[in-house]
Amino acid sequence: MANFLFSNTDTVKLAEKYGTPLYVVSEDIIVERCNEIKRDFTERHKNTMAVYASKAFLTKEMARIIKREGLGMDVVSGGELYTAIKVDFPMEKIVFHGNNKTLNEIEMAVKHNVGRIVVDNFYELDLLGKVAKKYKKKANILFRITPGVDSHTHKYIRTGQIDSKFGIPLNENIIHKAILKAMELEYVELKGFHFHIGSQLQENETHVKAIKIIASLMNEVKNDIGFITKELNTGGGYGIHYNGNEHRKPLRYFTDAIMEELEKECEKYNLERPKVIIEPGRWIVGEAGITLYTIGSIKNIPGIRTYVGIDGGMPDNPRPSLYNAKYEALVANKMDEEPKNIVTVAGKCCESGDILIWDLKVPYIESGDILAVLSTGAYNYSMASNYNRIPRPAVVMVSNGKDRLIVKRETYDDIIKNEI
Ligand SMILES: Cc1ncc(COP(=O)(O)O)c(C=O)c1O
Ligand SMILES: N[C@@H](CCCC[NH3+])C(=O)O
Repeated sequence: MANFLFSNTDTVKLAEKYGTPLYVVSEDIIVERCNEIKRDFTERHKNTMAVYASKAFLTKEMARIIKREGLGMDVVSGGELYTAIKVDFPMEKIVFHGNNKTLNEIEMAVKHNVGRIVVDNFYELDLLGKVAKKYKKKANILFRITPGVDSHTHKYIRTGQIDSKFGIPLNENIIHKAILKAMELEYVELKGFHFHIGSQLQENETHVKAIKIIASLMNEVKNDIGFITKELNTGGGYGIHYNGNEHRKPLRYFTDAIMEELEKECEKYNLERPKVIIEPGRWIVGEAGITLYTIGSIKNIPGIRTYVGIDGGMPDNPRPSLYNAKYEALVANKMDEEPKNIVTVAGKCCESGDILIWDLKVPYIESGDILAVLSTGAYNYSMASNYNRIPRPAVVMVSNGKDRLIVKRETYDDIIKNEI
């Protein structure tokens, strides 16, 4: 019987060894993506930097891999920053985001000298000015700008439109005021701008539109108030393959378009091209992860549907119920059997909406079979919950036939450990 191999590792044996549900992450794929980024972006264009958006998937081991591969890291909370600190991640390569950073988080970032703080609003600029002064530490910042472009993606993961909770709106008066305020702050240095327009994007056109808009802003603030943009962080958002009509494009599909447009616009306005930063998350880790489940109950409603119950669901992967996300999956222990039946893969939560895959073509399926859901590397482990008091699965890293545990499976005692 043929089993599904992932990074040359037998997934059925992994399920036996570590139990299910189980997140399996391929170090080989992560390294392959990092190499593509270095070859096709940071080494191809001078004055650039690539940072991994750690909200997609972060553990200490992941931070160590990103550190070893030489990328920087985008963090969006004290918890993500703490993880980076714990593995001695070079703080100058950290970009700290967030639309409502707390005082504690700002203090943590300033004290640890993080490379860039992306300031989202006036409240934060004020707070940061005070904190940096208190500790007599210089904070290098970028302003997050909402460029007013609409990306074609699920509305919950669209962030570029003017009506967004993120960033400073593209309004001349507001931006001028923010720049002048930053210039007054003794311990704050404004380096430039940032935009992030959405996630799981299939086309590069929204990035190109945003570049045009930001270049025009760069020109305007240079002429009006003498501010020179030294850095431009263009965010992430590059899509991956989940099912039939969604694909991962080569990095250059996005980055060449960004660089070409920026060079062109800078030439037009006679501006020096700023340092360009990219922040992919999903593109690096999404296809590097799979989740293994054991099939339990099988319920056939004659003439209507067959529900196949798995030992996980929305607590380990909330994306289908949140975004109506679609996934592909395989029966890992029956790779040589032809898929011929359509089933619905149901999670074990007390929610009718906890359906992982509505229509999946599978071979003859039995209780005890192992289901491998693909492309679960991004925004699964990082968004997992303990809903219904279900412990979070373990995470195993695989690389060329070898496996190692990087996160232990939670226990029931872990679930109640903070309860008084
Ligand atoms: C500021 C910022 N940068 C980078 C990312 C990474 O996004 P993605 O995983 O889609 O590449 C996000 C999340 O969408 C983000 O909000
Ligand atoms: N969590 C979202 C992406 C959000 C991106 C964060 N800015 C997803 O799973 O698609």
